[in-house]
Amino acid sequence: MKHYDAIIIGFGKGGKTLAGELAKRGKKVALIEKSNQMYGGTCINEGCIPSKSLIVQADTKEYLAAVEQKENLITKLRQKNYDKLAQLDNVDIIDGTARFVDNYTVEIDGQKTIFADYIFINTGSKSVIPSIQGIQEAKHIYTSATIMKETTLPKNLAIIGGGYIGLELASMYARYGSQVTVFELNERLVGREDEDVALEIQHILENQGVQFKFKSRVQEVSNQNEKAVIHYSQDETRYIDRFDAILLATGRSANTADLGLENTGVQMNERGQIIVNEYLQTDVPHIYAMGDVKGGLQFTYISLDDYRIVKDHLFGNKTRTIHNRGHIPYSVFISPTFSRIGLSEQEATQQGYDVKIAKLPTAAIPRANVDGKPEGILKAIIDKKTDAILGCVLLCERSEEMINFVQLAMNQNMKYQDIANHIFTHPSMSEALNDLFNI
Ligand SMILES: Cc1cc2nc3c(=O)[nH]c(=O)nc-3n(C[C@H](O)[C@H](O)[C@H](O)COP(=O)(O)OP(=O)(O)OC[C@H]3O[C@@H](n4cnc5c(N)ncnc54)[C@H](O)[C@@H]3O)c2cc1C
Ligand SMILES: NC(=O)c1ccc[n+]([C@@H]2O[C@H](COP(=O)([O-])OP(=O)(O)OC[C@H]3O[C@@H](n4cnc5c(N)ncnc54)[C@H](O)[C@@H]3O)[C@@H](O)[C@H]2O)c1
Repeated sequence: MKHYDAIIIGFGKGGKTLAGELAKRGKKVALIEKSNQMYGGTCINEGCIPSKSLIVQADTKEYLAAVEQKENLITKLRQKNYDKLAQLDNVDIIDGTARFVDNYTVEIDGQKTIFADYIFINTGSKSVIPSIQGIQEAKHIYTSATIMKETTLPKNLAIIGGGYIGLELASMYARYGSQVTVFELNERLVGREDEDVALEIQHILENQGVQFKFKSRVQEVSNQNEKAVIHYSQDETRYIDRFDAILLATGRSANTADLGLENTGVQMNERGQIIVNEYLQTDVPHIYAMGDVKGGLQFTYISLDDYRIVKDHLFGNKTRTIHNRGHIPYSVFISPTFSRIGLSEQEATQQGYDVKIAKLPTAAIPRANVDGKPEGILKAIIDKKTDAILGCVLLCERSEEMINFVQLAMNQNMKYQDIANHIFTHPSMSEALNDLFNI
């Protein structure tokens, strides 16, 4: 049985970065990945990169050409990710599904067994398949991973779930020309955002042709003449609609089922996510978990920051933890992009802050007009007592870049006046922050 200094299970962002770091420090590393189509992990092969590639091409390309370009891109990136680690003498990339035998030993595809002093679980997450009658047998049912591989644009697309994935793909498919209907259990979109923001997002997507069915519960899916049929209820009334394809976007669950964790001391919560302490150690101190598999925020940059925490815990002064990451923004790549950081107005009020609210329509930004993209709003939540920035929402083109500036300001404890008086280039989208914070 071969011994390694470290075994990393899963080729995700945190794990692959850690593999390179450990190898650089002279450690012998085994990186186990269950699919040779997943080198580089979800982000590169099934998540961020393919979705953003299709999204940015939506206004300029036919669907098939865009899918081909996306496939070329991810094939290139997958190979690059593989080569980067495979070329290192200290790293063995092992193809196969890893399963724990005990706290130190891992079996690959039930055949090869290896052991290590440290083990890092970075197995990510997968689409939840909701318990809807017929869902396992019906045809034309997709997850985000499978639908983006299809070369034919669905003329009529149903999306079950109006969260991040649902909205990004609704906006994208609508812009390629699909007739998109989103079925959402809740009475409105993005429940954790303020109502004015959620309504603005809804309005923008409706203008792109997306239809929403709120408070709708899908009870059954079936097939009829090559169509996928959705049986759903709204306010006790039952309806039936037919589509070319149904996309399931009802959340993602941790990939822990086939890890054999019952053979270890690693504990999971009721949602099957691995329980970790602030340094990402599981209940077995030499086994760590990084990225989506431990629950919490599911973003590539969180998995990367998990790597930084683990590195600091192993080789640094152990000051980085999951509690001192600073404010974490996120962006949803509808068109225009929706970005958010910190507290919403509602959350700030519930937490007892006396708030000042600043709002600016995107149409007031010179650059947005130059670009012909005037839809959206910007909103800032300020603490009246301290002038601190509590939160910010940017619903405008390039907000995925702008929000990082607001993040830096918040992490540096700047006052809102610092942004109001900052010199930005012109004509840029960022200069809108001068006006937004000029209250
Ligand atoms: C459609 C979509 C769009 C997204 N867009 C964004 C975005 O724009 N920005 C953003 O930050 N995040 C986005 N995300 C989320 C992001 O992709 C994830 O948060 C991130 O990839 C999680 O990385 P990870 O390190 O946890 O592991 P992953 O990248 O998920 O890697 C886990 C790897 O482990 C392998 N594996 C699983 N079980 C085993 C096993 N037993 N043995 C061996 N290997 C195993 C898997 O095959 C996989 O390759 C998106 C996700 C989706 C689905
Ligand atoms: N831009 C980004 O960074 C980005 C993009 C896409 C995904 N992601 C990551 O992927 C994760 C998963 O995304 P997601 O959209 O699948 O999950 P989500 O949790 O964001 O949204 C799921 C939605 O489905 C609804 N829902 C659940 N069950 C339902 C049912 N049976 N019928 C109808 N509606 C139902 C929920 O009310 C919710 O609105 C996100 O949390 C995010 O971290 C990130």
